[in-house]
Amino acid sequence: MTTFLEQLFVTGIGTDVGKTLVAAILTEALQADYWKPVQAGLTPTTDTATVRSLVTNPVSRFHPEAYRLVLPASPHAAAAAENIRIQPERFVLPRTTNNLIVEGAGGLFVPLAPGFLLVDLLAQLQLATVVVSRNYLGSINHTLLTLEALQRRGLPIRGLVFNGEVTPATEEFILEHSGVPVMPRLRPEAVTDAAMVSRYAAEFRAWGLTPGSVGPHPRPLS
Ligand SMILES: Nc1ncnc2c1ncn2[C@@H]1O[C@H](COP(=O)(O)OP(=O)(O)OP(=O)(O)O)[C@@H](O)[C@H]1O
Ligand SMILES: C[C@H](N)[C@H](N)CCCCCC(=O)O
Ligand SMILES: [Mg+2]
Repeated sequence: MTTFLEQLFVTGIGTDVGKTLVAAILTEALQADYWKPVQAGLTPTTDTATVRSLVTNPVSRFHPEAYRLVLPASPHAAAAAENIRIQPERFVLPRTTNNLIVEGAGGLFVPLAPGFLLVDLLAQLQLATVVVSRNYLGSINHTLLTLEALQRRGLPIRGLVFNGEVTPATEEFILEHSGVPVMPRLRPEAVTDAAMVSRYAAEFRAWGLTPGSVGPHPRPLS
C-alpha cells in the first residue's frame, strides 16, 4: 500500500450541471489545488474565483487559466471572437506536488480548436475523471453518452456524482448500464456557500477521497 496523489478532471453531461460546485467540494475534501484550463465568460465571475470563495482549507492553491476568454460561449467561438486560436500544446498540468482538481468547460464534445475537443484535452492530460450528472428529463441519455465516450477512449472514471432530486429509476439504470462507481450525491441546496461545501467535503472524505489517499492506485498508469 502506498500513498498516491488524487489528480482528477471534473467533467459533466453539459454546461451548468454543477461541475464548479463539485470541483469546490473535491478541492476542499482533498485540500487540492484547482485549475480551470479554459474559462469562457469572465463576468460576473470566473469558476476559479467561485471555487476560491467556497474553499476554506489553507493548503489549496489556485492556478491561472491557460485561456481566459471574454464571451460566455463555446470556447472555440469565444476564442474566435478575440482572434485567438487555442493551442493544445499550451495545456500543461500546473506543476504541483499536491492533489489537483481540473475543471473542464461544458461537456466532453465541446470544441476548443479545430479538431480538438474537450475530451481530447482530457486524453492529453491523462487524468481520471469525475462525471457530474445533473438530474433533468433527458439526463439518462446525456449521462450514458458521456460515460460511453470516456469508456470507449479508455479514460478512467473515478466516480459519477448525481446532482439534484433523488430519482431512483434514473440513477439505478445509469449505474447498472454503465457499471461506473458512484460517489456521494448533491441534493438541491437553498444556499451554496463555504459551509455547504465543507459539509459535502466530509461526505466525500468518508467515501474515500482523503488528502493523503492510501491504497492501490485507483487508475491504471502506464
Ligand atoms: N445541488 C445544487 N443546489 C443548488 N444549486 C446548485 C446545485 N448544483 C449546481 N447549482 C447551481 O447551478 C449553477 C450552475 O452550476 P455550476 O456553475 O457548478 O455549473 P458548471 O457545470 O460548472 O457550468 P460550466 O460549464 O459553466 O463550468 C450555479 O449557480 C450553481 O451554484
Ligand atoms: C459559457 C459556459 N458557461 C461554459 N463555460 C461553456 C459551455 C460551452 C457549451 C458548448 C455546447 O455544448 O454547445
Ligand atoms: Mg463551472
